Amino acid sequence: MKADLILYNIGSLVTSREIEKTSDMTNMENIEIIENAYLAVKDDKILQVGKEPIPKDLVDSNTAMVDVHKKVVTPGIVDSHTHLVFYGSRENELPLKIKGVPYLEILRNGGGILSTVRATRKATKDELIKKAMDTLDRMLCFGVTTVESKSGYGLSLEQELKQLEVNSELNKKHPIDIVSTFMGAHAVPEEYRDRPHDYIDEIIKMLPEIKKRNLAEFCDIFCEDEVFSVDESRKILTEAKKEGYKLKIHADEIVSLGGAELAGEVGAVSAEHLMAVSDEGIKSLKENNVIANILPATSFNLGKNYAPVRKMIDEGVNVAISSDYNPGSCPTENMQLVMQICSSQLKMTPAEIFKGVTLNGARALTRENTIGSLEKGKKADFIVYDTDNLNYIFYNFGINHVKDVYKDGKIVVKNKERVY
Ligand SMILES: O=C(O)CC1=NCN=C1
Ligand SMILES: [Zn+2]
Repeated sequence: MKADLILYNIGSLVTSREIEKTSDMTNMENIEIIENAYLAVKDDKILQVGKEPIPKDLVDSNTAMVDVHKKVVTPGIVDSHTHLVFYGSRENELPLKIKGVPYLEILRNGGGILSTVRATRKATKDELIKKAMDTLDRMLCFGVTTVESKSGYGLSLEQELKQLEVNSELNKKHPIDIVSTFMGAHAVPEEYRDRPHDYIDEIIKMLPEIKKRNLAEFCDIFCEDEVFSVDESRKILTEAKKEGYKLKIHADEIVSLGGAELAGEVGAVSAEHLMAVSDEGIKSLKENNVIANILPATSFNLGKNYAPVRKMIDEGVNVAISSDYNPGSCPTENMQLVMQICSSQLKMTPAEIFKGVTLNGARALTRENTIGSLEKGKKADFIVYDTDNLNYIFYNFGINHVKDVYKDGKIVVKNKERVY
């Protein structure tokens, strides 16, 4: 079959296809990297990848041939944990953070998430769409081609529907694919402050309404001290599973409550944060094939400890890496910086980091059959970097090494500029 587009003279092609683990590899380094490679695209899918020379039967006079001059090419980045849709910002909290006022104390005093809830409730859908489109443009330039977007700043049926309808609009309007998550269990809103159990009943009532409109594939919950307990989280997630949602859980971020253990118990697809995960929790993730979704830029920004990623990898847990983009604990769209933090602070190798932001990010969204690696039939979502060696992407940190981005086989970022 003839290709529409062939990239050739690729120095290192990280396909992220999982290969047989050899003894010198960790459980996260077993991805394919082809030197001196080509990548062929047909329509919006990967047709074929391999070591040069390019097979002649792929080429005809209509095939666009692109010489990438030995640069690195990888799959598009899957940012599988963001709080994309919101209004307002919380830089006013910076002095409190610098003074060391804990995140949960700011929330307890009506700030934090609840401050963003007030601003988001006041915003119109168009204002939310416009703001999120600008954010997605920045994410695209950092190489992100799929984004998971949680609600959770509405905290009433009407307002949660507004946020989730924005997700649906963004998925139509922007090249980036949006995966929508309902997170009504993000915090207890002010109007339920004295009767939090009534709000839990309210969340459970929202579940069928949202599912009926097909506005969310996943249900997530902030299982944390002073937010939603393990028992409350179990109640909500169990109901969500009955309604057909796939499950995620913000687990053991600040206090080691047992969120990871619960993730295994309820069959969650992924558990998020895990900075305070217990050994029992790691065992539960491994035994139940729960993806550990780490958010290192949040630890970096809050000046907190990092999730014990080496222990989780050594235990055989599949680790995904995401931005946790949100207006409070992690206001950054920069997945390149997130990857560089994984290298310098978590001592992850380039192969482990690429697996975490591509194939395992796709697994955290149950999309591993369509994205996350450059294999025949998968989406032609890929990145051309501005360097010819993998190490340089992590060595020269704090900058964006993404040069071109292709989404569904079409170039959408060229020489770091948006061209869609
Ligand atoms: O603070 C926020 O807006 C987002 C967040 N939810 C749980 N951790 C951080
Ligand atoms: Zn989060």
